[in-house]
Amino acid sequence: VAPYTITYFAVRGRCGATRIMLADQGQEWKEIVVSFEDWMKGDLKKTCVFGQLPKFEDGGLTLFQSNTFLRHLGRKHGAYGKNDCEAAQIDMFNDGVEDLRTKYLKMIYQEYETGKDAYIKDLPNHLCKFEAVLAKNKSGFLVGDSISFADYSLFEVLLNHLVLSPTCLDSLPALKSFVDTLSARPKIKAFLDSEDYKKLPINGNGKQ
Ligand SMILES: N[C@@H](CCC(=O)N[C@@H](CSC(=S)NCCc1ccccc1)C(=O)NCC(=O)O)C(=O)O
Repeated sequence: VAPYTITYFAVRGRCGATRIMLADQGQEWKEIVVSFEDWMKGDLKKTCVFGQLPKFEDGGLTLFQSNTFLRHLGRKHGAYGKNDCEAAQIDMFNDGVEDLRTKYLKMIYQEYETGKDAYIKDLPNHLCKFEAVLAKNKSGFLVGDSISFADYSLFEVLLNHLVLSPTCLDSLPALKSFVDTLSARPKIKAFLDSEDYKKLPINGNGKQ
């Protein structure tokens, strides 16, 4: 029985990084897909701690908050650094990825038509911060010498930005190499090639 269950809408959205991490870590999981119609009835929403999805179950443990899923899986699968110092840096970079993801989602859901071009124009100012971190750390990961949940989070947000702006990494070689290296990891490659991944839209409003 797969210990992990994701309950979410039929989107990659805020579960993209978690699914990539689960796949790369060789884990299986169950997906419970909630339609917007069922969600609007309100019964499931009432049971959600913050009234929102995604929900993540690990056996009897029920979690909400997508970044919490990543940290939990990081602890369980040795992807949270080798000491508290590295763990703190991994938290810091994941928080930085969350800032970028939040800006992206605001543009996608609230100002796509009017704000997409300005967002893409401003994007290098945000991506250059992660470029500098990866250029400095010779391991090819954000922190230390092995992959962490923050790497999966950054990787997934970069994949989404490459759909929005296919040239956004052209002048950022460390990020380009990071995406190419993670994309080539056998379990990630298999997952990104799978129908389960390809059939889901990135976002819930058909914009990307
Ligand atoms: N901090 C939370 C945020 C969770 C969240 O925003 N959930 C959204 C869905 S995830 C997302 S990217 N929301 C953006 C817009 C959207 C709404 C509804 C469906 C799909 C996307 C949700 O449940 N909306 C429905 C509701 O609040 O009643 C997390 O990181 O998990």
